[in-house]
Amino acid sequence: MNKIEHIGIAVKNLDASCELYERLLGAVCYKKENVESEAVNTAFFKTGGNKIELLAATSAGSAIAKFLDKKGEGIHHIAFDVDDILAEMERLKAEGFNLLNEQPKKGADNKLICFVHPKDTNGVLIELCQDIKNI
Ligand SMILES: CC[C@@H](C(=O)O)C(=O)SCCNC(=O)CCNC(=O)[C@H](O)C(C)(C)COP(=O)(O)OP(=O)(O)OC[C@H]1O[C@@H](n2cnc3c(N)ncnc32)[C@H](O)[C@@H]1OP(=O)(O)O
Ligand SMILES: [Co+2]
Repeated sequence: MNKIEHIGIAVKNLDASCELYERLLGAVCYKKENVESEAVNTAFFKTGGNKIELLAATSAGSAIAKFLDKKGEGIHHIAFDVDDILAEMERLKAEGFNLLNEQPKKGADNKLICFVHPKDTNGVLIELCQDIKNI
């Protein structure tokens, strides 16, 4: 795995949190994107070489809605950049990790993604990300 690609933060109100993070980071949100397959609206920030992904639920059944209900707003996942997501998925499976999707799926910001179950990773949801332009 390579560097942290982004940190995902679950929020209740995307517009209010966007305004808050603009003030906090002194940076403007560079992209907002709806990802229907994950039932989320996202907003992205770059600061000091780091990337923050704010996530708000668009339906009660979404992973973000369930997380907000159980734990409230806060860090939801850590995403790592990978060069070859299929190879990394195979490596992790061989190491005994449970992947939450069998095949890479389309994420936000032009990425292919896969999640590792937080029960296998000390309670932290891990996302793998491969840039679509590197395929
Ligand atoms: C925008 C697209 C994309 C990107 O491009 O970056 C994203 O980031 S999408 C982000 C949202 N999508 C996902 O999170 C998909 C992967 N997640 C899942 O498949 C599920 O959320 C889950 C992790 C399998 C949990 O689902 P489920 O078992 O149905 O939910 P429960 O509420 O019953 O939780 C069970 C258990 O897991 C704990 N949990 C849930 N989410 C997290 C989390 N983010 N981090 C740590 N732990 C988490 C939850 O607390 C429960 O624990 P116990 O109560 O101890 O059993
Ligand atoms: Co993410």
